[in-house]
Amino acid sequence: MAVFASAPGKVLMAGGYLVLERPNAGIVLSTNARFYAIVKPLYEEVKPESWAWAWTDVKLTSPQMARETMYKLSLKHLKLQPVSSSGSRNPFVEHAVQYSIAAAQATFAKDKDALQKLLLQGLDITILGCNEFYSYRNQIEACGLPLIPESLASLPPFASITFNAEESTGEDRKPEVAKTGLGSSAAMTTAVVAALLHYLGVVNLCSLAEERLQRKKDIADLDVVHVVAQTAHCIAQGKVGSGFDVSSAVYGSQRYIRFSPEVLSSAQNAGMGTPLTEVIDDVLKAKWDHERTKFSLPPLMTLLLGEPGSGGSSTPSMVGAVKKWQRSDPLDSLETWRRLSEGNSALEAHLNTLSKLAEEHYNAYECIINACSLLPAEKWLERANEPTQAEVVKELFGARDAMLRIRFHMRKMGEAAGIPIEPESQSQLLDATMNMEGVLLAGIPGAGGFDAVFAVTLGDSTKNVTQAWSSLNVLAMLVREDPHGVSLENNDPRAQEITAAISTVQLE
Ligand SMILES: Nc1ncnc2c1ncn2[C@@H]1O[C@H](COP(=O)(O)OP(=O)(O)OP(=O)(O)O)[C@@H](O)[C@H]1O
Ligand SMILES: C[C@@](O)(CCOP(=O)(O)O)CC(=O)O
Repeated sequence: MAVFASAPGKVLMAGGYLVLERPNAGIVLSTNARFYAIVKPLYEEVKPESWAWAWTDVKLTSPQMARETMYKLSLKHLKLQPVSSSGSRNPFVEHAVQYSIAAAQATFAKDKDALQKLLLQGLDITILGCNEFYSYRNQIEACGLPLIPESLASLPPFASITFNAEESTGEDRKPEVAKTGLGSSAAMTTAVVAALLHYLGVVNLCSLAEERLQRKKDIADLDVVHVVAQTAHCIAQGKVGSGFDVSSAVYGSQRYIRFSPEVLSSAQNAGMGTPLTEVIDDVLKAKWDHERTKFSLPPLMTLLLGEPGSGGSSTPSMVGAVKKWQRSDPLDSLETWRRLSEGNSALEAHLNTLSKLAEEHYNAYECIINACSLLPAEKWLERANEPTQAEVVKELFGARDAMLRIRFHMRKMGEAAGIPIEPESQSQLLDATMNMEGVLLAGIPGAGGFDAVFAVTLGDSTKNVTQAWSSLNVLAMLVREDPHGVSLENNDPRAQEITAAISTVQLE
């Protein structure tokens, strides 16, 4: 039986860089851009003689990259050895496979037969990322289509991925794949881990529909998916990031405080001879101290993403530059971080107060948000007819001010560290966006740079903003906030998406 699982991409609205150090928090929104993993057996039958075999077969297919790799997996050491490949390797999926099987072996240590049989049938894994993870600007322009979301909607689902030109890729330049910055590696790793752990019987995940019916998730199962995915992601990346991307891929939108890096020390020392089953057992039992608090945008607010250029930027080198600046100028960097942290907390507090106001006085809230959605910010207060509405406007201004302060200090940090965290071209776009009717705030997500920018809009103002962006040569994406984390899918996502697709325009 095939298992289909999916995990969402993310937008780190506030907390970039700071979230790398406890106890700073990051505000992360998960999105409707999802990564899918399909796991099924490679062979129908297990040959009787295969019980003694020490190897099994794993096939990994990435149709969007036209890549297919066949591996031999040693069942003792859980090491994947490629035997044939039509492209470069995928360390995220390889580690996801190795650590998921290790977790299954650790779980079923006393009763290995069923697991052994499943593994000997081989694993056929297919991975698919929604178009929103990738930049299609160049193709849209090349096809002569307008820079509007409808052009993106006309692409076939799971379209081919374009690569950035070779001369522009590398350490300080663009990443290999033309990406939008939604965290494809974390969503991909999480989807593969979730599908495999469910397939192997380690966890029992449910679909979104089932989750709604039961009105609860099995958090213990999600915690296992989180630990295995986080471990595989860190080891594949070769560094321990803050982990907000994997956490949101598993649990959805949230306020996140990182785990102490020590929980991963056994995995970082793997390769020193400790069997992977023992390693993952240690990591699963470690004291995971990350904190996750409920957070999502207040009602009648929409997350919008706009692509000003294409191709994105490379995060690891930006983190390195910030760390270097912290070492070289401890006083100034500490002060900038303190102010950034204040700005992040203020933004979070204002948005939470707005959610509370909506809960307690929905009519007044709805009325003033809809009025503000038609006007630029300087006119908002004029439309407040009574004290609750004035309170809502005051909170809207609080959130805007906090965002402006965050942007100011992020720019300062970029200048001091010598990297383009909020480069001039992005500043101009963000200022113009914040002055548009119905825009609450706009910023650069995560580490900043040349990835897509985000805006939070009020009421029905989305259409106006996407049109205004189009005239500024910015492509509004189809990404929206979706607070759901990892889930099981009932069917092959390609079949679902194809029926849902509006039309299919073949890309060159
Ligand atoms: N559909 C896919 N099939 C196979 N590999 C993919 C697919 N999509 C992305 N990848 C691989 O996933 C990795 C993405 O990692 P990378 O760190 O560049 O991006 P990211 O996680 O999206 O980063 P960010 O958080 O900045 O968005 C790359 O190695 C890329 O080749
Ligand atoms: C710079 C950092 O704080 C955020 C990176 O975010 P993004 O991948 O640019 O969305 C790094 C991290 O949290 O791991």
